[in-house]
Amino acid sequence: MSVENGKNVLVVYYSHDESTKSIAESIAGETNADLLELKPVEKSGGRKVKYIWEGESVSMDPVPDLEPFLLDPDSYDLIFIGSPVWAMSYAPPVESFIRKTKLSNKNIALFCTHEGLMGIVFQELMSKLSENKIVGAIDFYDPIGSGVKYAANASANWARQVLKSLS
Ligand SMILES: Cc1cc2nc3c(=O)[nH]c(=O)nc-3n(C[C@H](O)[C@H](O)[C@H](O)COP(=O)(O)O)c2cc1C
Repeated sequence: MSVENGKNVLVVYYSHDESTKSIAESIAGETNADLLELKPVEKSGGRKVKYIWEGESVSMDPVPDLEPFLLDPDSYDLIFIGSPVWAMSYAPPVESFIRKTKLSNKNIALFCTHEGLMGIVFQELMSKLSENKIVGAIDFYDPIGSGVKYAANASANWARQVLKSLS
């Protein structure tokens, strides 16, 4: 674990098609953070919901089991949490993360990627994480389609500001 600006920083994210991953990596690079990718465990049978977006459909348990974490999210001072928007909300693995970790008294910054229909993703996340201090929230419209470099710079600048605001 490394310390940046006096804070241990973690970037947690789920990504199905790499967009959110690209943002997570630029935030982590900028803030010298550890990265935790949320990976749902594929189970046969079980509860499944079909999430559909423009011809793409993904079947997933709304609260999927996750692969074990190799680090302890509770030991970080600042946690960036990122998700693609699915069905106007955040993706199921992020719900699993929230339930599993039951975070409180953390500085949390939220980011999401989407294709124009964000819904109330941040309001929902803020309400689920209400025992924490939300120190920032930013969304990116189709970061890969609209220019990876632009999104990487914008997310890095934002992450730097968030970190600076805590010192
Ligand atoms: C199952 C599914 C549902 C989606 N639902 C929405 C949505 O409600 N609103 C929206 O703007 N984009 C939606 N999208 C598009 C993704 O949010 C967008 O492509 C995002 O950047 C993908 O991030 P990722 O590459 O990290 O998975 C959906 C994509 C998928 C696969």
